[in-house]
Amino acid sequence: MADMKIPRATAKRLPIYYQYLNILADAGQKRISSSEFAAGVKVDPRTIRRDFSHFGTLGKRGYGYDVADLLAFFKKILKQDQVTKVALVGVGNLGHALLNFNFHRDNNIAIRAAFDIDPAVVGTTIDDIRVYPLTELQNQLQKQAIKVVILTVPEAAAQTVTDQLIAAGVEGIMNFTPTRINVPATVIVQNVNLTSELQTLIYFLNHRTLDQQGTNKE
Ligand SMILES: NC(=O)c1ccc[n+]([C@@H]2O[C@H](COP(=O)([O-])OP(=O)(O)OC[C@H]3O[C@@H](n4cnc5c(N)ncnc54)[C@H](O)[C@@H]3O)[C@@H](O)[C@H]2O)c1
Repeated sequence: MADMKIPRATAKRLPIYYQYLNILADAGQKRISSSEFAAGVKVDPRTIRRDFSHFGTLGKRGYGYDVADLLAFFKKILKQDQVTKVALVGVGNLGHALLNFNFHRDNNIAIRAAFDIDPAVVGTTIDDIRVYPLTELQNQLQKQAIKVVILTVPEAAAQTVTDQLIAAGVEGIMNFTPTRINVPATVIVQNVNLTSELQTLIYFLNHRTLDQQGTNKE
């Protein structure tokens, strides 16, 4: 997906399309009209057409979308046709919750290792995921060929740990800390901030027009 140069907002909607297509496929639906699809994912039809236009022709006029074809396409685009191994650094409140959430139950994302500096948590296993000391970071990431890391350390440790991740060859960081971490251009950072998500929701609640109601804002 990285070399396709699609807008970030489009990239953020792709998993929504993918998850809905999975629901349709599980229900045995073979085909869906573009208006039904838009209603199902709660995204404006024009936005969907614009998103899909980045990938060439995905539907047929008057026919809509073939569910299996579209699902196979997004599966590949989102790399859900293979398991992506992920590590987590910082096994505190948030880290524990994410380890217990355990992405691989419904996706091809698998947290394979976790790291912390606290002796109380190092050496433990949470939902089959071993917590290693931070000193093992480079060794384990390289040994297990892990390139994606979820960062859930305290704000003060965010940049130091990031520097260690870069030195270990990490290419993607899902950053839950409030710090805007510095990385080289080769590393992609996805910042997750629940406070700003909530602020955005509150903004839309206060600025919505009637035709925006019931539409997702990603
Ligand atoms: N983005 C969000 O929506 C969101 C929500 C909640 C918390 N947070 C952020 O997530 C981070 C974690 O929050 P929390 O409540 O789980 O904190 P926490 O204090 O419960 O956990 C932090 C963990 O990181 C470990 N740690 C500290 N320094 C480390 C280092 N150098 N290397 C490895 N591990 C180290 C600690 O031992 C601890 O286990 C914080 O930065 C917090 O601000 C973000």
